[in-house]
Amino acid sequence: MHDDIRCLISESEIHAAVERLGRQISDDFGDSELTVLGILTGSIVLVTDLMRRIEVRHQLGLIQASSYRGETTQPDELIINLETLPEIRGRDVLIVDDIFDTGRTMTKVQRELERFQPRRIRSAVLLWKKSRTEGPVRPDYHCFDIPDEFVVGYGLDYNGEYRHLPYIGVLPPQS
Ligand SMILES: O=P(O)(O)OC[C@H]1O[C@H](OP(=O)(O)OP(=O)(O)O)[C@H](O)[C@@H]1O
Ligand code: HPA
Repeated sequence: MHDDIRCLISESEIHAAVERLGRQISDDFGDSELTVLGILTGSIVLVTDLMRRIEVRHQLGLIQASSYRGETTQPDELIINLETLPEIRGRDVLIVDDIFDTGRTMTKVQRELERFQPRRIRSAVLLWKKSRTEGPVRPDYHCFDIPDEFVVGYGLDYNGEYRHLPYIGVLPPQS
């Protein structure tokens, strides 16, 4: 059905990696008051899979971060909406996102969360495009390093589509 999309990371590779990530987080956060915080919209698939692989008590929160290119906003302006942020004061927060690309989103989200005085903030992503990373912030946990190609699937979109694909794929040029 999506013959033109080249598979970069298969469904089974993703599941094995998310399972490993869940075990590692369970070991590292075993005795803490943990909040897993997904960044909408791209993290939705990862966060629901990952939380079922984390074997320690935790709360779930979701916030939204989006880069807009509208006529009334600056190009690439990053809007963070914290209206749905649960209480995180004194808690460990694990921010979960689908991809760490330039790192702008994670950097800004972390900065905004500091105001709420969590005990510590860590981050976990499925994909890291290392060659595009700007600034000093790095993800604490990541499953796959990927090259500088535009990817879709497992939550990642192109123009709002392809988020449902169970694998990570690369679109053909000009699709
Ligand atoms: O490291 P960066 O260069 O900041 O890119 C990563 C961010 O870009 C995507 O979000 P996007 O703003 O496209 O919104 P979405 O999650 O709703 O697709 C993705 O889900 C990450 O949150
Ligand atoms: O490669 C990508 N695909 C989809 N969304 C993204 N947001 C940052 N990088 C990407």
